[in-house]
Amino acid sequence: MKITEAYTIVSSPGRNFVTLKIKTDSGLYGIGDATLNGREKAVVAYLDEHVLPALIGRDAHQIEDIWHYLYRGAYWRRGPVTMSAISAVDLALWDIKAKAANMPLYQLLGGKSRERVMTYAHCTGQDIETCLEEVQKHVDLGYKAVRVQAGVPGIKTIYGVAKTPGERYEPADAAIPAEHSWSTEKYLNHAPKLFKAVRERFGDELHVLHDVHHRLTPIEAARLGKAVEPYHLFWLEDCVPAENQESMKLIRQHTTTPLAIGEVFNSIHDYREMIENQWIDYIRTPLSHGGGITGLRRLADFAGLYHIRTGFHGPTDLSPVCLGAAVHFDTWVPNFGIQEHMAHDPLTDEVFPHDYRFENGHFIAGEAPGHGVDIDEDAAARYPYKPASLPVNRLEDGTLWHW
Ligand SMILES: O=C(O)C(=O)C[C@H](O)[C@H](O)CO
Ligand SMILES: [Mg+2]
Repeated sequence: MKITEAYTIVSSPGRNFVTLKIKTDSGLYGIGDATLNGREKAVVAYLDEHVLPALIGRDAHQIEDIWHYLYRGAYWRRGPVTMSAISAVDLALWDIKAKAANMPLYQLLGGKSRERVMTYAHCTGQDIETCLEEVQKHVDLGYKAVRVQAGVPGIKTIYGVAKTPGERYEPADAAIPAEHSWSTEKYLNHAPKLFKAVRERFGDELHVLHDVHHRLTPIEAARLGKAVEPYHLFWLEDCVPAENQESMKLIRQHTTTPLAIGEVFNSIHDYREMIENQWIDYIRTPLSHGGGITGLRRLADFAGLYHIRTGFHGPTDLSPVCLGAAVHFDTWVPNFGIQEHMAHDPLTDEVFPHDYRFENGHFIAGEAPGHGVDIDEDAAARYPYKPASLPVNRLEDGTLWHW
């Protein structure tokens, strides 16, 4: 089955997405997500200029060979732009292979390990009380797991919290990055109060998650992990920027709070020491940044040897194509933990028809052949790209910090 055509579709139905479509001489086509928030056009150029011309004429069934052709063959390995491009190709090829087999993707991966996959929702508020109201709304919708983020007195704009109540949270809100400010001291003093309030109001059974978004040093993260142990979080996410993998060792030595990391990692090598030493509990890399099904299958199997489970990234800046494929992967993967879910804008859902569905706190994979997500190209054309960057963060003295 030869690849005859491959092209990128850039569209902004509610926010920017880059989608790859690969067509074959069999009439079957596959769809991949190539979105890298705030750096979309870099992936488009990488695909259009360097990858797609080299795919024409290749056998769409040779997924493993094409993966290595793009990874080893580029000479320049890894990195988010390269790996997002490889991921999009890989997702589209798995979509084609599953369609050719007339099977939903989870069947091709090895069949169901579970009927449904637990997902967590984002609950945010300017203050603790508003956040608790959001938790209540999501509990009423059936969620068994919630991520809680609340404003911190004295910090003007904070990660995860919409600027005005009721507004959708979208961090990529300006063509030139907005500048936020950060105080570790104020955050560390306030954060445990949020978890205490959630446990007091909702009891012990609800799974509670929190994202530190890379802002602490290892010893500060250790202090937070220890302080929140009584509230038994499901996980504490990205508590430090972990390019130095050994950072996680120090945190681990001090706390039993489970640790999730890796939404900005794109290769198994970014995790190797953390996994082999069991310094973490959940891997976060999404299918669209970590080399697609081929890359994440290897990583998940490796993590499974060390009792580490999956908890894939699932914000609105990954398209329904990535989420749909993730629901299939989650349905199969033996060491599944949880799936993030940040509801897409209705315009996004209009452009990306899909057959995964949400039911009582879980996603259920559809039965359509492939990953079950398509793109309506006419609808996509109605929403042109809008330049949008993620913010930068500064400490109160002006030092550029981690956002
Ligand atoms: O969903 C999360 O856990 C995030 O941290 C979301 C990120 O800020 C977002 O994907 C950046 O583009
Ligand atoms: Mg995160």
